[in-house]
Amino acid sequence: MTAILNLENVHAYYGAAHILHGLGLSVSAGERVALIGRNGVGKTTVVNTILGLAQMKAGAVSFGRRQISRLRPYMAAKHGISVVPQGRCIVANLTVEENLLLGAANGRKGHWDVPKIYKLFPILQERAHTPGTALSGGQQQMLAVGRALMANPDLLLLDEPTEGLAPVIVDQLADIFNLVADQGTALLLIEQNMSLVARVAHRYLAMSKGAIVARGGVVNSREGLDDLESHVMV
Ligand SMILES: Nc1ncnc2c1ncn2[C@@H]1O[C@H](COP(=O)(O)OP(=O)(O)OP(=O)(O)O)[C@@H](O)[C@H]1O
Repeated sequence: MTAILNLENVHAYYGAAHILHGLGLSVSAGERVALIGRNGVGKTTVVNTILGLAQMKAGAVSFGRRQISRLRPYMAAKHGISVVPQGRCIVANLTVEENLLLGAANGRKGHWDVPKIYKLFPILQERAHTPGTALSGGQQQMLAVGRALMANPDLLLLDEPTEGLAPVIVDQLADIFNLVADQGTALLLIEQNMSLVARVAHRYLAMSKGAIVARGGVVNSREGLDDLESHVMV
């Protein structure tokens, strides 16, 4: 399989704080990869480095055939990378529909448009003209996923997308992530809920102290879950 995302020997910083220590990873076209590890090991910093939000002082990031080591964050969608950020980042003074349209602003043409997102999440159509931040937590997460899909990405970065959500919403999102991946979009899923990881990802990368320390296939069984959980236990 061809790697679409490749990070090699990445050293990333916030100011003087050295967070990623020679991290390497790759994701192939259409692949479903989970990035797991305890709180604070640097998972979000991987996303921030890909998006050009953390300072990379050594190493390389490429997407497709393009070096994106000096990516401007607003250019990511144009290159085919979308993010569902931790905490959702719904824009408060925009309606649900305006938040969705924001996702398409720098994006590409493709399968996803507003009617298709409404078909995926009918509640967003019902609340189309409501301020985005007036939605419940689960609905806001649907909006964040819908907004990311509006850019028609080749790679979707999901940063703890089920944090704080009720199990019924987590189940619904798992089905949606699988559907999106079935249509060919690669997923890099950062997640603390290992049952969700087991339902969605085919492969995992485990982080500790700013580097990848273990990797393997994901098996959706009791033993598979124990293996995944061993990498996130405090
Ligand atoms: N803007 C920042 N400035 C300085 N340090 C930061 C900043 N953001 C995060 N850090 C630090 O970088 C380290 C890695 O944080 P990061 O958010 O990447 O971890 P994480 O694995 O995603 O954890 P979590 O699961 O808690 O989100 C932590 O020690 C954190 O305190």
